[in-house]
Amino acid sequence: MSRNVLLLPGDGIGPEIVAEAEKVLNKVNDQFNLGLTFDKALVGGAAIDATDSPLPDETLEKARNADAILLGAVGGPQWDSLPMAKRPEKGLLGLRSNLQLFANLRPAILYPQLASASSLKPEVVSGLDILIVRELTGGIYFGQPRGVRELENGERQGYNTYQYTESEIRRIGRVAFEAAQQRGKKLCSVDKANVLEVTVLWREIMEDLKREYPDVELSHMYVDNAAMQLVRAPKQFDVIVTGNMFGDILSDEAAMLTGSIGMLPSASLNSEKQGMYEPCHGSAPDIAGQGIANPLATIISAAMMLRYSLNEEKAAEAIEAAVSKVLDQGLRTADIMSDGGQKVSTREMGEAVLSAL
Ligand SMILES: NC(=O)C1=CN([C@@H]2O[C@H](COP(=O)(O)OP(=O)(O)OC[C@H]3O[C@@H](n4cnc5c(N)ncnc54)[C@H](O)[C@@H]3O)[C@@H](O)[C@H]2O)C=CC1
Ligand SMILES: CC(C)CC(=O)C(=O)O
Ligand SMILES: [Mg+2]
Repeated sequence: MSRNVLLLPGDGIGPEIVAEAEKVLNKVNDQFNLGLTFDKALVGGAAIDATDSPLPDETLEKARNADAILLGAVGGPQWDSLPMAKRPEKGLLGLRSNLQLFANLRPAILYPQLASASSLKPEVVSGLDILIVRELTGGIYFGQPRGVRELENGERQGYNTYQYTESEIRRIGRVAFEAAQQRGKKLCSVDKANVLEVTVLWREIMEDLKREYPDVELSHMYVDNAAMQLVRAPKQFDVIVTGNMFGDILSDEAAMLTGSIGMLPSASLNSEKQGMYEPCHGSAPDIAGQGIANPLATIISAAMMLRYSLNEEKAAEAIEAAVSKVLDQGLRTADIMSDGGQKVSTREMGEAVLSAL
């Protein structure tokens, strides 16, 4: 059975890290006889430069027809002055909304080898394994109306709309409850229900769903407290469910508990379990082109792709074991160097994972 994987390298460090993940995927494809075929397309700034659109029709068509997608990152300062609707980030948001990839799973797992790279003391983070379930196709990133308008007094006002329908809350809630059922049976719903009506509804729906999952312990936390608790005592969390923007922010924060934003993978799934997989970080323009970016978040995202969308658990586990092995060997990209391991480039890290496979 042949399955098609679409690679979307994007911008900045995107092509550098996707190149390493591609090699790893090619290797497991041969080793495990997976029958994967690969295609590539443009998205983000690279697509704007070539076609004037951050999400060309051809890319969207290929994405719709792919069995799974692996994306690097989009964006960069050279496109920051474009109007919002034409910026690289719209390419990514367009893929998420067109494919209805509403469930974004961001596992923050500390590899024991990186305990000293974590921003927290080893005793506070050792064994950390949190799953952030972020709603990805709604909330303030997509709400209408939005824009900048001129008021009667001549002053300009920027505005966005934070909105969720009951059904949007319910479907992400179900994903989170089911994940909690398969893990530590604890779900913390993060909101701002002391200020925002939309999250009062969010809380109400989560409480309503709880009745369908009696084995899961549900708690609620305001997002400001959650941000603090994540760096105070992160192991109190098992699964966190939250909206698009809060999840975006909290997952970058959680990344540092695992040592680096370069370690955090993600899966974005729709109801048919079609998925787009990407590291949680962006295009890192400050280090792009230097060959020093950490490719592991992308490589671990490729493992998630094999697990969730392609049903190839053994190949996924092989990649995860290979990542663990290179960390055992003391190989470190610059962002995870704090324990004085051997410094390697993006390519050397990718090659090491290949050898470990
Ligand atoms: N999924 C995506 O495509 C995302 C795109 N972006 C875009 O990326 C651009 C840069 O955004 P920033 O806010 O700077 O966030 P960023 O995540 O690109 O970078 C933040 C910091 O983390 C470092 N970093 C990120 N990934 C790394 C890796 N793999 N290895 C080592 N260090 C790494 C960067 O060097 C930088 O110092 C913007 O245009 C933004 O809109 C931002 C986040 C996600
Ligand atoms: C374009 C942004 C919403 C991307 C981002 O920061 C993310 O998905 O983490
Ligand atoms: Mg983000």
